[in-house]
Amino acid sequence: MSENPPLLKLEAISKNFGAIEALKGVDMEIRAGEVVALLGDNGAGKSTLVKIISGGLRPSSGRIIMEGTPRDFASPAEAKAAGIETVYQDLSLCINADVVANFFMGREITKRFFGIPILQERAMEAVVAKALADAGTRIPSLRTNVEHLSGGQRQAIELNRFVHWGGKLVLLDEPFAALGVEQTRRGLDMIRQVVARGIGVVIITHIMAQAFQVADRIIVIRHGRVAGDVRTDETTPEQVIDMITGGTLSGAGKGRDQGNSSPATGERESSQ
Ligand SMILES: Nc1ncnc2c1ncn2[C@@H]1O[C@H](COP(=O)(O)OP(=O)(O)OP(=O)(O)O)[C@@H](O)[C@H]1O
Repeated sequence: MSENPPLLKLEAISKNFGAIEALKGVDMEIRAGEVVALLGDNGAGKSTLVKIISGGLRPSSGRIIMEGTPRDFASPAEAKAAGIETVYQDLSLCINADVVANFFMGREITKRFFGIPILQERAMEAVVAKALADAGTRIPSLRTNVEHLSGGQRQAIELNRFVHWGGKLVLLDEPFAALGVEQTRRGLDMIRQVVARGIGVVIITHIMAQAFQVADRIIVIRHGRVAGDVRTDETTPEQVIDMITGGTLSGAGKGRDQGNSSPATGERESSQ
């Protein structure tokens, strides 16, 4: 296999808010074609980390290295220009515009007639139809206003748009919080489809089952540090719960091999 540098590498990232040390020396890597689930208790530092990656916050210290090059994003717009974006459900779509308009948003195809730019609706429609078809996403009509689409369909549009315009790393913060069971399942499938196209995905979720279903790797943040960085096929929900809680829920934190009667497994996290 090639020795490409990771899509994103964080080195000793720390973040202080006054006296609060939200992150304390976080190291991690995310590779293209990989889904990483970020888990951790409330206040562990997940959102702070995601904001640092996506340019919403600057670290107090540490380095962000993207594809081998150190980066210092001063704003979400700068991170976005580099191909890193947080997709917040619904927030980035214009509800009273149709699918095609949302897909292009600021990148419309126009032709000039006597100096006046004219939208090339047919050409734009064809681009969107192909992008969605390639991703296996079905939307009844591309001319439907987004307000009439389901939460899952909206997510599909956002993710496909991200990939289509050259996005490299997408950050999803609790992307299925408002979705039902079936839509969530489709959303998880869709994440696997977009990641197969060579992007990286970081998903924050409180639902353990989702992490195991969609992620290649789970990174646990606890009290601002990386408490675990494991492949999902080499760990168990019990072990991950131990990492999240510091081993306080399943005994002394030593008996991870047994996975016997960990009380928390799946309960707190069980999907709807
Ligand atoms: N803007 C801020 N000013 C001061 N403290 C902050 C700020 N943002 C986060 N913190 C603190 O930093 C710590 C980490 O918070 P963060 O929101 O990153 O955790 P989280 O893991 O995302 O939690 P949750 O799952 O509850 O969203 C917390 O102690 C929080 O109170």
